[in-house]
Amino acid sequence: MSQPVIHNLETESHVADALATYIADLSAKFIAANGSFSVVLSGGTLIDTLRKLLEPPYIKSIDWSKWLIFFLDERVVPLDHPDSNYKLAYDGFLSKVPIPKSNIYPIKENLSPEEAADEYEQRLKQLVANNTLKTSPTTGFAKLDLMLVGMGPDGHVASLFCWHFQRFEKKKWVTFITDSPKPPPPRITFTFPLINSADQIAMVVTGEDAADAVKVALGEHASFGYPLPVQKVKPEGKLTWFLDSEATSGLK
Ligand SMILES: O=C(O)[C@H](O)[C@@H](O)[C@H](O)[C@H](O)COP(=O)(O)O
Repeated sequence: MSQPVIHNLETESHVADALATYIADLSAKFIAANGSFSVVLSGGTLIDTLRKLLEPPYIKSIDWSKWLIFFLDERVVPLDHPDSNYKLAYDGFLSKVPIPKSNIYPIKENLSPEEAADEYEQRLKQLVANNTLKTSPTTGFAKLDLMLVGMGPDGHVASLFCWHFQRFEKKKWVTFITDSPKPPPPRITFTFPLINSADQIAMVVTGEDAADAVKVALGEHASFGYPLPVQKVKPEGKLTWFLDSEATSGLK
């Protein structure tokens, strides 16, 4: 992994602006190179932070028809349930851009968490097999173009939490958790080997709730002690942080 790029921005609105420019540039670059752009969404505040993409110039300049959308983690609830990350993303972003419905990959409904994770992993493997997605030559896992990753106040990313074994998974691409400390408890999640096979990862972290974990991850003692899940985000491609001044308040 190359050195992470860290954008220290003033407000959440500056983060939203910088993130929109970064995503639009990557979209143009990946579509020119491969004819598609695979994007992985987190839940949480990230979806609202994508709002500037819904405005000019991006809404018109991006070739939305080439986007493929995946979910970094998902709550195992129906897709129209208020807890669903798909619903959050659909209502706040996906319904407002012309991405073909067939390019959006929500989890399958009415499965157990374990079945839903296995099914999602199989679908990713099929997309690799038919060359819709690339493979990392180093890890053999799918190589998604861009993962947009949020972080919880405890330093979790996706549904990979501090004291839960899923963070150590080495073989599976997608796993499940039935006792997530952040409700709701049943979820599926990308694993670290899949996350870290990404070409580009944006860590999008705003608000003072994140300050303690940002201090641990990016402060002078970052290499001491037991790493938070966010410290395991080390893509073979490039990692770019987007932070506002509240999130970095512990570093000053
Ligand atoms: O299912 C979820 O809730 C998420 O995907 C989760 O990993 C989220 O990204 C972080 O908890 C940050 O959430 P906030 O941005 O709301 O702090």
